[in-house]
Amino acid sequence: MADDTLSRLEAVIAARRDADPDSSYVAKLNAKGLKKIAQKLGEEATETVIAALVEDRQALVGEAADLLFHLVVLLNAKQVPLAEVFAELERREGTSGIAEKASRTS
Ligand SMILES: N=c1c2ncn([C@@H]3O[C@H](COP(=O)(O)OP(=O)(O)OP(=O)(O)O)[C@@H](O)[C@H]3O)c2ncn1[C@@H]1O[C@H](COP(=O)(O)O)[C@@H](O)[C@H]1O
Repeated sequence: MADDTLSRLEAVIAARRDADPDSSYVAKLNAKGLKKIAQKLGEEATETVIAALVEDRQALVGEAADLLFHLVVLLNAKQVPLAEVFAELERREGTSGIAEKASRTS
């Protein structure tokens, strides 16, 4: 299940966070701080958009994986468990997007 893959990734990221930055990309990114993590997420989002517009399917898959990975790194750095995000998505299940937007602005 997709949730399982992301949850395993979350556990690996949590375990690697305080590793040696010379041997771990997750540790290297965390050592650089939240601003750098957020910047990387923004870059990966832009690369995903570009892939969707002008690159091939395989490039889009790769960029989407980079995007999800960096999103999980950011959530972990902010101590937001993926379970909380999944719960929010589940709460929205069955409601229309229009109704969901209205509930957030009222
Ligand atoms: N899924 C990923 C993953 N996806 C992308 N990346 C890294 O994200 C980086 C993004 O590429 P860029 O060229 O944009 O970045 P960069 O030039 O290396 O970095 P900057 O100099 O810009 O900071 C690359 O270094 C990729 O290797 C990942 N690094 C790690 N993981 C997972 O995290 C686990 C732990 O990794 P380590 O922390 O390295 O042990 C791995 O086993 C994987 O499961």
